[in-house]
Amino acid sequence: MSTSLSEAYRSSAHPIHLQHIIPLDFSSVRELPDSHAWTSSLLLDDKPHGRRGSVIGVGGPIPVIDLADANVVKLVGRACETWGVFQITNHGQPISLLEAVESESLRLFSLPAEQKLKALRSPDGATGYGRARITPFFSKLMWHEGFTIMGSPAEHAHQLWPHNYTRFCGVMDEYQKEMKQLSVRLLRLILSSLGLAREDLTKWVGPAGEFTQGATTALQLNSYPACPDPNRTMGLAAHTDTSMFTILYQSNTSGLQIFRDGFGWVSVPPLAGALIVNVGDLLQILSNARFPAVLHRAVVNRTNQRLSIAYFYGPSTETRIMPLSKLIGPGDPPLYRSLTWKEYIGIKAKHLYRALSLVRLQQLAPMNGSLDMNDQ
Ligand SMILES: O=C(O)CCC(=O)C(=O)O
Ligand SMILES: [Fe+2]
Repeated sequence: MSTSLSEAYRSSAHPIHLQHIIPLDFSSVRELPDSHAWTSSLLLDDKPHGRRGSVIGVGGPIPVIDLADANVVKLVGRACETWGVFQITNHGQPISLLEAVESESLRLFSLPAEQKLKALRSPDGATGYGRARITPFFSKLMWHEGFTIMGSPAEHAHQLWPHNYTRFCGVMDEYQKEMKQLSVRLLRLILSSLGLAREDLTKWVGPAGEFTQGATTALQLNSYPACPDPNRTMGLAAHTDTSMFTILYQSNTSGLQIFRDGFGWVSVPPLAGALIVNVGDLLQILSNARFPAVLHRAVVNRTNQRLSIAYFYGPSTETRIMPLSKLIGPGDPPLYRSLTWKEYIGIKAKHLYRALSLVRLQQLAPMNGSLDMNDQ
């Protein structure tokens, strides 16, 4: 499973050089180096087509959904349609597990730079330590280091801690197992909110369902060190996720911002014990653009290192993806062509912002940041 996802990334045509992979040794830097200094126009325009002057809101409006709410399906559908992001409570994940995944991530990123480099992602690989995958698309580097896990992290963990890697692996395995179960639950809610009947749900998310059998998942640990000049750099540049959806744990330091037309960049405030769900590209295709993938980015701050843990959920790489037939009718033509998930991952790896528009069949009216952005 994870091998085929790695293969999908490997076949991407973007030539990757080591400078796209090796993070800065942030512990030794006292000033923002030029390599990481984003010009003001780049910062404002990092959502390419630059909607200058966008306001940064204080995050109040992002929906918080109690998964035990009797109206949960409606609430999830509404949140996907409007914001493309929501926080969930009552999700069943013990706080001790969230804390453990955070503290193991901190233990990893606190290792000396030369130790972390032993687990460096290879130029054609998908897992291990390194910069954000979107790095080659930008002229400036991001104030970020990451570690990607697909399946068992044992091989890289062994390189980091030759004699003591089982704790890290145990926590990451457990977290991925729990996230997978939560993903299936979320998928049922999301598909129900699109009007799929019980028998359709079984087809897609039952024990042998098309979207659950052999799912491709990835766990991304992100670290954004405290930065001497946070307003002139970017933690993670604006992007949409190449997933059905992403479940993000951002701990207690703010930094995630999402873009919505009419609102500009809006912070998603940390909420103790909550998890964030982001709509990804695949859900935009399946929902025939009813649930647009949310454009988001991470900003950094002067005083605190920030960690976030992202779990990306998608179907098996061979799955054919296209707008759900239930949503197509005489007045609702399909907006995207049919393709395999693997093919889409390859297009995204090569074209980033243009990927969704490249698989689009019809012209769309701009709706949310991501659609607009993909028009460029
Ligand atoms: O750190 C964050 O809040 C966002 C991380 C993210 O967008 C990603 O890993 O794709
Ligand atoms: Fe993301």
